[in-house]
Amino acid sequence: MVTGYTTAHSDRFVANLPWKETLSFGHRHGGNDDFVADYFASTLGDAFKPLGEVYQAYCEAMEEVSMAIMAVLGESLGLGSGYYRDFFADSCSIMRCNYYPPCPEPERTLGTGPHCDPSALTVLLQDGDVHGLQVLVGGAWRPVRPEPGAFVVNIGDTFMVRHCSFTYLLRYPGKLEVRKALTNGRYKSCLHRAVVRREQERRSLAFFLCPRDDRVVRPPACGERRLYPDFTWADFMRFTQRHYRADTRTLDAFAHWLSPPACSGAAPAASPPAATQAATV
Ligand SMILES: O=C(O)CCC(=O)C(=O)O
Ligand SMILES: [Fe+2]
Repeated sequence: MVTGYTTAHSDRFVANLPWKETLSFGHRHGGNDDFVADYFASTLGDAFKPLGEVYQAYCEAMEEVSMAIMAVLGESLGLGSGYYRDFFADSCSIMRCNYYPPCPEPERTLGTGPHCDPSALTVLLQDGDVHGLQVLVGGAWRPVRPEPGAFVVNIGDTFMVRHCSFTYLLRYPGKLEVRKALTNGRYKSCLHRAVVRREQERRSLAFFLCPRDDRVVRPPACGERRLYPDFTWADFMRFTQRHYRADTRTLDAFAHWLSPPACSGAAPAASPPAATQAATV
């Protein structure tokens, strides 16, 4: 995971340069330590430890929120409410603070470029009433207006894989075409971006629920050709950090990169498929 301060991945873009600053850090699930608070103190100095404690508490609350959502998703998939609590029990999730300053030429920039979150789930707080988040629906960018006291919850690419696979096994064993249809179904990850404003600054807090680095994301054995090979979260992170996409095909590109041309378990390809620009975790 890449942590710390950045002027928002400006190297990833050739046009519409990103207009934001971010601070990212990890949060260890179920830890009895002060992982976040210690990170603030060790990287920014002891004076920042109290701020780190605030974020420590925020991350712990977000862990609970995301586990509650996962319990509902687990139930809806017939896996039971505890399934994902176990899967994510020893995870290290990522917390990101986004700051979008006012921009004199907003039409020439983007706060955050189009992307799907690679995480399993994202819980986003839009701070204040300045809207900027947009989601692609039916080929058009639609605003997701901030609601006081409400979070935006995004399905990430990693959950999409698990969802499709489990649903396939449980409901329609032996029917590959159904699994393909479900890839575009209820729990699909979504392409989103954030725009900036001429007069107003904007802030958002994103909590990315992620599996443990070496946790294998794997569908159950199903006897049909696999759409995605086994992979670890660390593999997927490495891929998304190097090859950014401004579309919904990150997983396909990743699967191809791992084992071209089908998911056969072969060694990763030397050159990835063409990728475009996007900001990811
Ligand atoms: O600032 C926002 O509303 C969105 C940020 C985002 O999508 C991200 O950090 O992944
Ligand atoms: Fe995002």
